Amino acid sequence: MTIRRVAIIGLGLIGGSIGLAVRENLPDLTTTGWDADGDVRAQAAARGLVDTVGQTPADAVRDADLVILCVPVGAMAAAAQAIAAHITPGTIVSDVGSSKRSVCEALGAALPEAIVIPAHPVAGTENSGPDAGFATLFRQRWCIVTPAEDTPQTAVDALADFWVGLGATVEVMDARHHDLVLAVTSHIPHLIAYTIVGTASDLEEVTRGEVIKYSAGGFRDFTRIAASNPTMWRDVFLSNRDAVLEVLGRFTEDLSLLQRAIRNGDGDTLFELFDRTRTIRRSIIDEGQDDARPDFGRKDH
Ligand SMILES: NC(=O)c1ccc[n+]([C@@H]2O[C@H](COP(=O)([O-])OP(=O)(O)OC[C@H]3O[C@@H](n4cnc5c(N)ncnc54)[C@H](O)[C@@H]3O)[C@@H](O)[C@H]2O)c1
Ligand SMILES: O=C(O)C(=O)C[C@]1(C(=O)O)C=C[C@@H](O)C=C1
Repeated sequence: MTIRRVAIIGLGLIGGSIGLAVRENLPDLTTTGWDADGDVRAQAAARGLVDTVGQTPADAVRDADLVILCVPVGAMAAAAQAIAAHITPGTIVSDVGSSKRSVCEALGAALPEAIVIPAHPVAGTENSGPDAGFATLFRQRWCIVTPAEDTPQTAVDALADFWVGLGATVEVMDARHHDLVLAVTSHIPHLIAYTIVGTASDLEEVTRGEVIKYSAGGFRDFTRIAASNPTMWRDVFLSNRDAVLEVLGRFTEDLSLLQRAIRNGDGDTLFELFDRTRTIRRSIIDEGQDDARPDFGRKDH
């Protein structure tokens, strides 16, 4: 299967970055796009995120070999329904949603004639919207693809080649396992950041001014994550409920152990954990799991 024409539905951070990355890395491909928000369409056209911004979903997906849905997880079903009547049977329809099980179900139900191959580029920032995208976002990052067992291998290979063309490394995974792994590595960390920033701003004894003034190191990193797109993250937690609750249960137990160690003055328990987690951080950096942000991965970061 050859991909020549790619339609991007949703022209925010991820959709826009795909459009820019295609132009930079796969210049023989044609890109079209559509977004439900007229202001976003105008901004996407002004920035040249895709070759042509359609006025309707039908304009964007007509003759596409690959359609990528780049909308919040909770809007995937609506986006799929909007294109269903306008794609040629056998078109590959993929997505970039941060959770996969609910998206697999929604796309499968809405697009029975398409070849549905859900995917998740594990790359992003706290920013969103059509101004936030950049062409190097996917370089040296993973893209996890979660095809059904009966998906034609030629279509999976074509989608994988597309992502490799944008600079990513592709891994195939079962959707349920994806949701558990990402609950640990992405969803719960975001929940923790949202919680601590909310808690800090609610403390009566510490003023908001002091929180801002003294947020130099660790807390500042949490505020970056806690500035992430509220719509996107609301949808992630609602759609990946089971895996998030399972991991949150384990996390809460571990937090209680630390609470007890602090209360009991048990320095060994604290030191052992902190020593172990420092090793994990160093191995992530040493394995070169770098990203496009210029300061990511600096040993002092
Ligand atoms: N932001 C990240 O770090 C990141 C990383 C990887 C994957 N993702 C996933 O990518 C997807 C998009 O996230 P984003 O960060 O690009 O968000 P974004 O807010 O920057 O862009 C989403 C766009 O989708 C549009 N949209 C919403 N509903 C629509 C619909 N029904 N039809 C057409 N357009 C619609 C919005 O107007 C918006 O422009 C989400 O599913 C998210 O889980 C995000
Ligand atoms: O780097 C960030 O700002 C991100 O939050 C990116 C991040 C992540 O948690 O790693 C966020 C959500 C995605 O689905 C994939 C990537």
